[in-house]
Amino acid sequence: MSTPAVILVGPPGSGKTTVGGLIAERLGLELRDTDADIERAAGKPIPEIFLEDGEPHFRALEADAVRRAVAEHTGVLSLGGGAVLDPATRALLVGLPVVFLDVALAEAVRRVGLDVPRPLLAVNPRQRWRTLMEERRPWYTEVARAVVTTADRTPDEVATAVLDALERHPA
Ligand SMILES: Nc1ncnc2c1ncn2[C@@H]1O[C@H](COP(=O)(O)OP(=O)(O)OP(=O)(O)O)[C@@H](O)[C@H]1O
Ligand SMILES: O=C(O)C1=C[C@@H](O)[C@@H](O)[C@H](O)C1
Ligand SMILES: [Mg+2]
Repeated sequence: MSTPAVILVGPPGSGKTTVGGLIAERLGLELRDTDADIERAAGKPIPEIFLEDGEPHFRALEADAVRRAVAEHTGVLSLGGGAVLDPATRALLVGLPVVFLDVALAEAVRRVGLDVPRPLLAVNPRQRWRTLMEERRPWYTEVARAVVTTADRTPDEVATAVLDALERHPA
């Protein structure tokens, strides 16, 4: 079975899409993003899925989208920020070249703001951010072959650090 060359996980604002794009460019590969896959399949944006169908439905679509992308995609894969909440998804990621892009709460808020249309941050965003980061950190760490800090690094420097980390930690 062929699997992605690089899989990026991390909270919103960690840089999965930005850094994923840079890595894909350098390796001459495609970038695939499970959030985009879900939106395409559902025919509506993620905030609308949350609002109209609820978070559990979104998580089921997400688990399915990750399973499909891991089986099909051989380029760079960026997962939604909450994909690691699902135990089957975590099991699927074991042994794959997964990198956790780590970002501190204050920096993530600086990057994506408090008022962007991210459904989970709709109510009491600062507190939600804190809870979300604390609750997920162990899952991001568990699935990752390497952790790359993004603090004080440009997206280009983060891309280099991801590729270096994967070279140091081959399968
Ligand atoms: N290392 C970095 N330094 C400074 N800004 C960054 C860095 N990485 C990403 N950014 C900026 O942070 C914002 C969010 O980045 P991006 O959309 O890539 O995050 P994401 O992890 O894909 O978020 P989401 O989970 O919401 O899809 C963008 O404006 C991007 O330019
Ligand atoms: O952190 C999360 O739970 C989410 C992050 C985004 O990538 C989207 O998958 C969605 O907005 C949920
Ligand atoms: Mg993204």
